Amino acid sequence: MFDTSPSVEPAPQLSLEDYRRYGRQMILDGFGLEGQLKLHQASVVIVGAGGLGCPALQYLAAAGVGTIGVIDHDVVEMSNLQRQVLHTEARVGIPKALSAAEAIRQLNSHVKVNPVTIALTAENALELLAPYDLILDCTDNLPTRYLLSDTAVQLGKPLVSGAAQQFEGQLCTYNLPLKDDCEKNEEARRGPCFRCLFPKPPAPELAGSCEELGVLGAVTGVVGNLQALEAIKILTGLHDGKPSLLMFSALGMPPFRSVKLRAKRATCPACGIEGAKVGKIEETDYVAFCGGGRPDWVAKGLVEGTRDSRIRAKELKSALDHAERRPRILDVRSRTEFGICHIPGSMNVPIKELLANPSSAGLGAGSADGDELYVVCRLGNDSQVAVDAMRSAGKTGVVKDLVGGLQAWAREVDKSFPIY
Ligand SMILES: Nc1ncnc2c1ncn2[C@@H]1O[C@H](COP(=O)(O)OP(=O)(O)OP(=O)(O)O)[C@@H](O)[C@H]1O
Ligand SMILES: [Zn+2]
Repeated sequence: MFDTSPSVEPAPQLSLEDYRRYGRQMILDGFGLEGQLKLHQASVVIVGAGGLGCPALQYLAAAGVGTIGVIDHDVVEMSNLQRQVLHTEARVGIPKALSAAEAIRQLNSHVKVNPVTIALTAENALELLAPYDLILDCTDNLPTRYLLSDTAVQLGKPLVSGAAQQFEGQLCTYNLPLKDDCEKNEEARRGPCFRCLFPKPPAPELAGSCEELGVLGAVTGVVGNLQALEAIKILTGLHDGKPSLLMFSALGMPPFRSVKLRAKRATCPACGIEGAKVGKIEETDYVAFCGGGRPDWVAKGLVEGTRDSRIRAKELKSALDHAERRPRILDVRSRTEFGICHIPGSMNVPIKELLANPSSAGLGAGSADGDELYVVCRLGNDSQVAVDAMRSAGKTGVVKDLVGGLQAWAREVDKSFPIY
């Protein structure tokens, strides 16, 4: 008797629609049907649905990654739309993870999206990231970067990390599976982790945010796209398995530079061959490790004991309206920001120049040393630094900084003053 049952063929996993949809990438050498199936079966989690996360999500979803997790605790704001291209005017106020998930569903309804609207923390990181094959770091702060790196090492997953600020960007994949198979030890067959490169975090004041320093949307677009590309290369086997750090400078020539990374550090406390020395992730205080967060009282209210060196927006307005001799306002933002908007009659000495010579700051033409002086900036951080420096340099009399900066001025005093 002949066996007439059909030979056992693997069930086709792509629909006819999929062939049409993904054909342009499937015909690429080295990609093929196999590459598309790998993407379909893959799961990627994106932490941060902001400037980097949006373009990364968009290209991963469009390329047909089967399952995508989106973790972000923040809500969409108008100031995000300049670069966070999955969000829309209609979704301002909605959690970013939900807004991004909605955009992905509209782009590719076959992708399974798992939005998470809480922050990734030391307590939940292992659980939230464990179900995924690959992690994208699209966040904007050091504690989360260390947390993600330690978690990726512990879970044995590649971490594609992006960063962008002003005109510059960086891309690096940590814990990358190496293609060099001469190494026998499984641990040694991974590239370095974030701690290997940056064992100690930089001082918090050196790590500015996009809110403070600015960023061009197309720059986050470049880096976010590179993260998606890197993920696709790793998932489909197109990656050369050689860890490198790519630096992008929109104004540079050439705009891209890349350095090959050394092997992981044997003494790395997270991934070193000599054994992990970092404590349990759940019990680690990443914010403290990075020097503590920015004090959140800075823009939110007066601190006990500093009342005599700070003024609220409404009090400043009344001082300007009623004082016999109009108080002077010293604006310590950059000249570019001063050019965007300022309180009429204010002087501009950018914080860097002021710190270089704090004793002469605030003495514009026609002013006397005893005049009241109010120092302003955008958010109320640099103005405090300026007042401290001026006082330490011997400045006496009334010298106060505006709590909450010009944003507070716009909210509380002059609704026509631009918030940016
Ligand atoms: N631990 C974390 N868990 C989840 N999401 C995070 C975490 N840390 C940062 N993020 C998110 O990463 C994203 C970073 O993106 P980006 O810096 O472009 O946005 P932003 O913080 O809204 O910008 P801006 O600084 O202009 O307000 C933010 O949406 C932020 O909420
Ligand atoms: Zn390491």
